Amino acid sequence: MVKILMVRASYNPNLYLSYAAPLSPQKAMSMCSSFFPVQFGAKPISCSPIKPQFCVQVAAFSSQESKDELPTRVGFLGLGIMGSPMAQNLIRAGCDVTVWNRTKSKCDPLISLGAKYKPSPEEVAASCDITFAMLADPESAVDVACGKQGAASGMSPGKGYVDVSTVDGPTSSLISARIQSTGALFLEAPVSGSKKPAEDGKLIFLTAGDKSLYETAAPYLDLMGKSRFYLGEVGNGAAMKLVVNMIMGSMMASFSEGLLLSEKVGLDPSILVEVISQGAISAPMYSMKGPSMVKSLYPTAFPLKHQQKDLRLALGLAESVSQPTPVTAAANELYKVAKSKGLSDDDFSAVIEALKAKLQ
Ligand SMILES: NC(=O)C1=CN([C@@H]2O[C@H](COP(=O)(O)OP(=O)(O)OC[C@H]3O[C@@H](n4cnc5c(N)ncnc54)[C@H](OP(=O)(O)O)[C@@H]3O)[C@@H](O)[C@H]2O)C=CC1
Ligand SMILES: O=CCCC(=O)O
Repeated sequence: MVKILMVRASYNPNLYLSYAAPLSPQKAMSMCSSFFPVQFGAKPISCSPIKPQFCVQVAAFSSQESKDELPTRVGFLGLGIMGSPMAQNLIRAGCDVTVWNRTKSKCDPLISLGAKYKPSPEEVAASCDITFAMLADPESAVDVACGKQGAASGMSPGKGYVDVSTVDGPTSSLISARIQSTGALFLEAPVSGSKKPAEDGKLIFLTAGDKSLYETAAPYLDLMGKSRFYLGEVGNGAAMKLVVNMIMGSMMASFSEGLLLSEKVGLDPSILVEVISQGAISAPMYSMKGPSMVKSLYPTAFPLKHQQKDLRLALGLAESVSQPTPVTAAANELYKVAKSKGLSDDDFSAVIEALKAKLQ
């Protein structure tokens, strides 16, 4: 038996507390593999904090039985801003990952980390037990799942398809029906959290669909996320995600108005950001994006075109149940203006530029 001792020291008490909680084998392994990337397949045999006064954590790992620990072959389709770090976390944790992306070059960094490659979603699905998909929008999610050489063509009983893209309920139901027609299982699992949480394995999964697939997928969701919600039937995860992003899009539009108004009346918008951060409307989003917005910088974490897509889909959801959403409708118009100004691929905080536009 080969034992690997991992020692992680930190003098940050918060960090210690989070690590002191019982770790799942996958989480522990994920942490271990970031220190020992070549030890794929190592199985944690114990994980315990010691010397709390120095916030030191020790995990002992064994290479025995490694094949029993993560036997599943995992596919990952869509390696954009979110998909790449998510797949990377699976690879770093020792999973057997096969990737595909429309633009093949985005597969290369993952292949260098140990991923396998297949030239179509169909071939990925055929060679894997569980396939995750992280695609731009409803059209691409349907195309990759149900189109020619799509994942469904490679699915069969015993396999599972987990769509983590942000789409609307009807799209998710359509994909679910096509996947289930092959005898395979379907789970929708859109995520809350952006580029950095994806890199840090701290996403929030909003899942719905087949419960047994949810349970099978859980260890993999835990490698990519900090929490997961199971919300029942297909469509509920999509709806929860759209409501969250509907609120976020309106918050950002309102924040943009406040920054510009403060400046116009002679206040320093940087101080506004500071004031907000200490009060009841404090939100990590304002503290993270505000300082760049004041400098008219919008480094992309969440592309503006995707935020507008989510507002559009949320408005459709509201329409389907006759729920008035006038604030969201107004915010959506601003994002549309920002898109027309060529800001689609900037961060969604660039919506502030729409308010700087001269009235036509
Ligand atoms: N960025 C964020 O903060 C978050 C995003 N999301 C959601 O996650 C999803 C992905 O977002 P993100 O990674 O940021 O987006 P990106 O735009 O970075 O990536 C989109 C992915 O979809 C692929 N794609 C687009 N169109 C097609 C098509 N027609 N056929 C096949 N593949 C296609 C792209 O392939 P290619 O590389 O070839 O262009 C790429 O892999 C979206 O639904 C978004 O709303 C959810 C939470 C946070
Ligand atoms: O869909 C994108 C969500 C971005 C976030 O939650 O920060």
